[in-house]
Amino acid sequence: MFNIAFIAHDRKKDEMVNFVIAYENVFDGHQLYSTGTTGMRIMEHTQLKIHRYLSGPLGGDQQIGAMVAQNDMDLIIFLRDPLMAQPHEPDISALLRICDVQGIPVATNIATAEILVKALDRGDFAWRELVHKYKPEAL
Ligand SMILES: O=C(CO)COP(=O)(O)O
Repeated sequence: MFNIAFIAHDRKKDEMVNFVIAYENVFDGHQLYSTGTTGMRIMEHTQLKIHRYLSGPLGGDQQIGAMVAQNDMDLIIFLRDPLMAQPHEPDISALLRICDVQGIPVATNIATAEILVKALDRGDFAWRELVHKYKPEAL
């Protein structure tokens, strides 16, 4: 079981909902997280249970980033809107940065998301189990 986060900007939310519907069977059984509105939309259209953090502009990206900083997040699907400025751009950059610090798989478009979810389905994320197992107590 892995920790997976869904985040989508407003003009990408329909795409996210359709994506999660398509792979609901793969996500089922994992521990799922999201920013506020994204998670609400996904739960309206699937049977999945998602732990919703705050909405992105109110700090949700930072809350997910805190999990990444502690190496507790295994996969992030973050459908960003590359054509619209966001008021919380610094939070978005910080989340992507901390993913790179920890080496966390993060998809920022649907094509990459699809490849990662297929990798998840066939067991390519097993190395993350080792990360969890050998994580220092202090973290
Ligand atoms: O703004 C977001 C990510 O940066 C997403 O937040 P919501 O899911 O609350 O719309």
